[in-house]
Amino acid sequence: MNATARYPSQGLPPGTRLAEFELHGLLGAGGFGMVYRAYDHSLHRTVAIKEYLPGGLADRIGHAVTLRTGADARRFEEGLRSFMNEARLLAQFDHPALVKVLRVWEQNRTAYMAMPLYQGVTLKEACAQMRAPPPEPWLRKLLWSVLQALELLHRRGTVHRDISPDNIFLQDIGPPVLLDLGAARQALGQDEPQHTAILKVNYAPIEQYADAEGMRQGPWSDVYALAAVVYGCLNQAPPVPASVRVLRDSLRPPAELAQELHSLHGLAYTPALVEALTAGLALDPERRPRDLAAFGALLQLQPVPGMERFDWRAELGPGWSAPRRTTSQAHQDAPTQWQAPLESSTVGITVPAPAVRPAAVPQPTATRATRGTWWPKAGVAALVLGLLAAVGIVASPGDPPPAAVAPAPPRKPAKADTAVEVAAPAPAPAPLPPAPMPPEVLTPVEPPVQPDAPPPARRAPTPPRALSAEQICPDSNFFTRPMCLFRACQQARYAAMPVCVENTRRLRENHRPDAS
Ligand SMILES: Nc1ncnc2c1ncn2[C@@H]1O[C@H](COP(=O)(O)OP(=O)(O)OP(=O)(O)O)[C@@H](O)[C@H]1O
Repeated sequence: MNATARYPSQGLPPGTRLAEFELHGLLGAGGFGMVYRAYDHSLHRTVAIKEYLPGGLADRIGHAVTLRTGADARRFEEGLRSFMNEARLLAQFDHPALVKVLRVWEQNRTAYMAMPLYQGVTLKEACAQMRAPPPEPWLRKLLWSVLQALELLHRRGTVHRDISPDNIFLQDIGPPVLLDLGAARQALGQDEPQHTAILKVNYAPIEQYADAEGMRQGPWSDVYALAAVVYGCLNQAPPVPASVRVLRDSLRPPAELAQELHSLHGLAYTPALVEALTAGLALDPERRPRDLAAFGALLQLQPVPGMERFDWRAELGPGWSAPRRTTSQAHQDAPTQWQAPLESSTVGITVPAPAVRPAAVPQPTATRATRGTWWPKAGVAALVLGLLAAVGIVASPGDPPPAAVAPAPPRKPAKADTAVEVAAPAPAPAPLPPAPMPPEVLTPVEPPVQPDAPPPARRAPTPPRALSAEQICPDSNFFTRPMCLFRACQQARYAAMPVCVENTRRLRENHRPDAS
């Protein structure tokens, strides 16, 4: 076995057979798994297959997944069980806005789930490519779909806790789909004796940082994340993390943002939307809509018929300018190279488990932001969390800088959102009451005519030039840099740089993975 085959950044090669499926290419990779395009030889259809592969814990030797160190065995197993349980839970639902799981099984010392292969892009990709903010009717269609999917989960007593723009998939035609529940991600954070959960900090409400009496997680936590997703797309930058807002709330109020979008783009957003976003983004869980029904009522959300024909690009109108190549086209082409695509960065901070650890989800009983510069990334997040919960810092993947970006986009390019690993207890879901959406009046807003603008920025390959560890991980610190560098060096654009070659050499010398 050659050394390079040990690294999980390598997807399984095309042609690999997994049960009745044959892998055709890599669609995406997160910190916890890889997603492949595959052909189902039994039912003669194309599918997507997600592989459980937590990058921090496991390597690949041949096709099999192996732990880097035996000490992680329990953590890996917990994540695996959660991955399987999430698949089984999702398989019970049949809703067009919730990812459908076709099959789940164990193989190669890990687990796989097969899903329909959706054609489209994530909301994160779509928002980054928009020429103008999405008009309100468009947002309402998005919200309607996601609320429907979330409501199903809430009715089953499951709070999602991981809603973010990269978990919402915009099909070329059809309703937006909620992709996953991030169960493995959350289970991996429940290691004893320190309970950690890996958060996407820009979208996670404050109660997800550390569950405490009076600040429990519940449907209101998903309301925060959903409001943050909409706010982030309008703002073209993710909202300030709740952990930072607690100390100094620099989140620009949605009303101000709406005003600016009106004057800049001529777009009108109704008071109902603005008020719902304001309430949904309240730091204090008590001041947020307590469930989706309350959020829907504030929004004055009305059922949207015909979502099966929703063409999100067409409905953006002049706000969308088709890039040369859509992700779905990319999905359809079998890749010739098997490298891990760009990962969303993560920052790991372990916080001691709080004294109070609720066993179940309970029943419900600003100033102007400095746009583009407020993102505190690892350092500030670590500081804030340290103040909040007397943290202990562990290995922390940081936030490598984005690839070179093509000439100035018509809108400010989206900031990369970041995940942070923080303490959180392991809340067990409790039954939630059904929350029917009240039939309210949808306030129509005419999509304005957009002035001609140049096509949106497209990520271009970074020219190969030698960067230092500090340049690759500018926002990392002494503690977080090693993991940041490790992650960055798994990306094709950095792999050949001297600092990565040296880093990889040292890692191989110092760290031989378990070949169990
Ligand atoms: N069923 C699908 N059809 C098409 N593409 C998909 C499908 N599932 C996932 N993808 C693609 O793969 C990418 C990674 O998927 P997903 O977010 O589920 O992975 P993950 O490892 O769970 O990531 P996360 O870090 O969010 O937990 C998605 O962003 C999407 O582009």
